[in-house]
Amino acid sequence: MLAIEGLDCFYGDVQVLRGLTLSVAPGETLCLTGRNGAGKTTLMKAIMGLVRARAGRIVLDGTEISALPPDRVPKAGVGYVPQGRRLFSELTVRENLEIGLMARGRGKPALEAAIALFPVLAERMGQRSGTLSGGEQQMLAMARALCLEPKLLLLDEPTEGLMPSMIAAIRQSVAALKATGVSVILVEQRVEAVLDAVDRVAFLENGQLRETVSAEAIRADRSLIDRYVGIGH
Ligand SMILES: Nc1ncnc2c1ncn2[C@@H]1O[C@H](COP(=O)(O)OP(=O)(O)OP(=O)(O)O)[C@@H](O)[C@H]1O
Repeated sequence: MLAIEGLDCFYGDVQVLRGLTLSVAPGETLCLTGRNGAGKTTLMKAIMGLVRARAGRIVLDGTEISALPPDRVPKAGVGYVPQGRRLFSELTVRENLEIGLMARGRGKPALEAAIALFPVLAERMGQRSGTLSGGEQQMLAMARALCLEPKLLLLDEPTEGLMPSMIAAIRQSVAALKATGVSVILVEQRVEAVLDAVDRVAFLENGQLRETVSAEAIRADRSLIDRYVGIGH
């Protein structure tokens, strides 16, 4: 459903993505990992059209999204939860979700389906989002992106800054996303924390895709993680 072919991206003269080729199947959850500065966030931005491709292309279900202006990419079916979540902290949970609905979506049924995945939000619809825990904020950001009924959802470091118990909740949320049939690219340095919720892991190094390995193969040989991401992650 998503095909990235020979993608080159630059910031000024500095090349950050180099001939990157990667595909994601319908309903697949892919973990994208690599060291700091490998180019993970840049790839998310390139898919969203926020960083332009200098060579190569990105195709979603037959539409060349890398040729679209950035505001058309969400309408083509890509949802994005950036690093840091970008919620409106003064607004309530309900108001944040309604902003998600304004951009596209079927309205109430989309909102109800999104909340059904995150029951904790249903209990907190009137609460200001800035007062939610970090994990709850991440769930709200995911639910808001789902209100657009994307075919592909990009999650950039959803476990960043969270306590272990909340990381487990995010892992469960990612597993729940799978049941909706949406394809997911999850940027994550802590591969172990999400391994049980993903199908494949793509290792990015210095702007190039080193290898793509099934979660099953990593469970059988965890040293693969250290080889590509380094000890300590
Ligand atoms: N706006 C920018 N202008 C210039 N260089 C940038 C810009 N954003 C990122 N870079 C550089 O591009 C490279 C890739 O950055 P990117 O944020 O994609 O990496 P990352 O793998 O997401 O890293 P991290 O895990 O630290 O978030 C880095 O060397 C970074 O310094």
